[in-house]
Amino acid sequence: MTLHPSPLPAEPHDGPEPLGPVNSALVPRFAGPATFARLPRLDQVRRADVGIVGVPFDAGVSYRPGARFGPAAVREASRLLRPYNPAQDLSPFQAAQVVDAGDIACNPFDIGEAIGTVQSTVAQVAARCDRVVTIGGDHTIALPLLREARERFGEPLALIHFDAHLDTWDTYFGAAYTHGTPFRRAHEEGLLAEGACAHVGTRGPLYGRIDLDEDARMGFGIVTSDDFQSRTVDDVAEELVRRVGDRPVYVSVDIDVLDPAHAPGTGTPEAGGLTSRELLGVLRRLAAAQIVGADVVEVAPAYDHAQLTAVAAGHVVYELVTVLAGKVADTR
Ligand SMILES: N=C(N)NCCCC(=O)O
Ligand SMILES: [Zn+2]
Ligand SMILES: [Zn+2]
Repeated sequence: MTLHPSPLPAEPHDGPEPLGPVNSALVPRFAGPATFARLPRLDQVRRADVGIVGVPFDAGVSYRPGARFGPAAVREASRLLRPYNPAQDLSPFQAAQVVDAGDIACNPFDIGEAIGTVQSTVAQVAARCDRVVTIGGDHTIALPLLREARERFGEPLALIHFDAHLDTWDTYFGAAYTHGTPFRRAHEEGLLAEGACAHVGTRGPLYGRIDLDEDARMGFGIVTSDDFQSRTVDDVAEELVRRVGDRPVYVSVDIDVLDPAHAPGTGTPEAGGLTSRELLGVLRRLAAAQIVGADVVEVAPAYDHAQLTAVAAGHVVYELVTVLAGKVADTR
């Protein structure tokens, strides 16, 4: 029995045109299993330009748990995404072969082992997908993702980090690998290009002024959430593009960069955040930089309402995928 009006090829798709998402005019978008934006799975194609991979891991959190359910929630909320992105004037799934590469099965009881699994599995995914976008999972996973990207691209990466938090703290309860520490570890390990990294959207109480001093000593620039009161999205994006220059850029989006009104479903919410319009606006303008990889983390659906957070995260992934697909289209 065939329930799929456009049956999947028996062999992995190898045509000249990318294999696109399930046609929502033929199969209602609420039917069938959820892949991101109803895209094909990695095993349904021979290779891909962009692979979207889930990391259902949240053993690194300091407050409310639940980001392990983030990838599934974002996929579910992404069913409504349509194939043409007017804001970037591109049909990303036509410009590039984009696939859902599934979830990385990492140990929920052993952070060290999980970090190793994320790095090695993303490397395997990257062998078949030129660019990888990851859906988390808590922010701990940015460290193995940066380690893998540093190795693959052969040089330290510029970083644009959207977050309410700095995530350059040292340890929690003596633990070095947590969701509050990935960018300090990345800095220590030489994964980041000096002077080419910035936090965007930070706000809220810190442990002390020393948090900011140490962060500045590590060379991060900061555009705070408050800065969006006086600066335009264009202006902020322009500064970020200038800061990263022509280096390979990794973009890490902690969904708690959004105001809790826009993204309540997250583990460490802070009042006074960005609107989703501001975040999406900056991301689109990063098409002017050499983005090579990205993650969207900290979606914890247990605290979400009406899929607000998962929908926002889905759109964030969509904009990032569009930026990456545009770069593929430019090289064809
Ligand atoms: N990476 C995220 N979302 N949060 C870090 C929270 C650090 C803290 O508990 O103080
Ligand atoms: Zn955060
Ligand atoms: Zn974070």
